[in-house]
Amino acid sequence: MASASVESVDTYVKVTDGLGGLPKVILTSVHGSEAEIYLFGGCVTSWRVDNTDLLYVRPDAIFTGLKPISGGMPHCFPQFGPGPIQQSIVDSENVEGNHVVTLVLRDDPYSRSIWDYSFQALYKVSLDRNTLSTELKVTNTDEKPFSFSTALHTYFRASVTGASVKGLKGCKTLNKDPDPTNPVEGVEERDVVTFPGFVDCIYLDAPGELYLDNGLGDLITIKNTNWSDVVLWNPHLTIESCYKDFVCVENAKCCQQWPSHFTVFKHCNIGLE
Ligand SMILES: O=P(O)(O)OC[C@H]1O[C@@H](O)[C@H](O)[C@@H](O)[C@@H]1O
Repeated sequence: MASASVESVDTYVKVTDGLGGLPKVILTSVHGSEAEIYLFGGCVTSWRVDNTDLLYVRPDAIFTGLKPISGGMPHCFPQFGPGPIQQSIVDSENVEGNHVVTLVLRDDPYSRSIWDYSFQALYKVSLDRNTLSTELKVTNTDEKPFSFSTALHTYFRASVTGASVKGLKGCKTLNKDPDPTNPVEGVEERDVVTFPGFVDCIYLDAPGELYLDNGLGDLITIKNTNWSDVVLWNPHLTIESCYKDFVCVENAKCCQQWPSHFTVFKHCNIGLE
């Protein structure tokens, strides 16, 4: 499923060999910002504004096409979280405009072997001066209904000791620490959520707008439409080699199973629009 057919290339969309020889799309905005997207997994691995990369790829990420890339914005679909079905892979792409790229994932024998449905998932990535936008549209092309959960498991570059997220106060939480198989229900009381240690927490019915201070001098506004939940994750000493350098702020639909037709939008903006 890692192969890709590229239908067009222009000044703003280039396809090149990425790490491990995996095809990578380089998307450039007329304003100079740049994004890189691996077709394997439809994973945005880099979003650079003014030469600063706001996303983070873990040093232990593997680019063999055998497992999802650990970093950037990998997809969890059709299931959120560890389980028998892991993240799926985008298998072709087509270019819609100067700096908008649309990837498509359709069922194939591999996906059928783990999730026996016919579907189409379109994933659009666009870039403006200060904004990286994504749209994920899942359509049931089967004769039988299905449901799924999903997430954009987004790794932001950060200094974990200075990083914080605003906007989650009052949300119901499912805290996966200490036991991910038995999350503890609660309510977020803090205006500003920080990452002082291991963090793995689901926020239910989270608002459409959050503010991430990455602790490196950048304030990133994360807006969404239709993604209902948010996950904050930092592995702390369980990934000692790099936990200080990122935080995950993930948009998700993780606790309900969603119906067959589904469109969600996520916009990450640095600075003011
Ligand atoms: O698959 P990755 O990139 O190693 O991330 C795993 C983590 O992803 C997070 O989304 C989950 O909330 C954690 O429970 C999980 O450990």
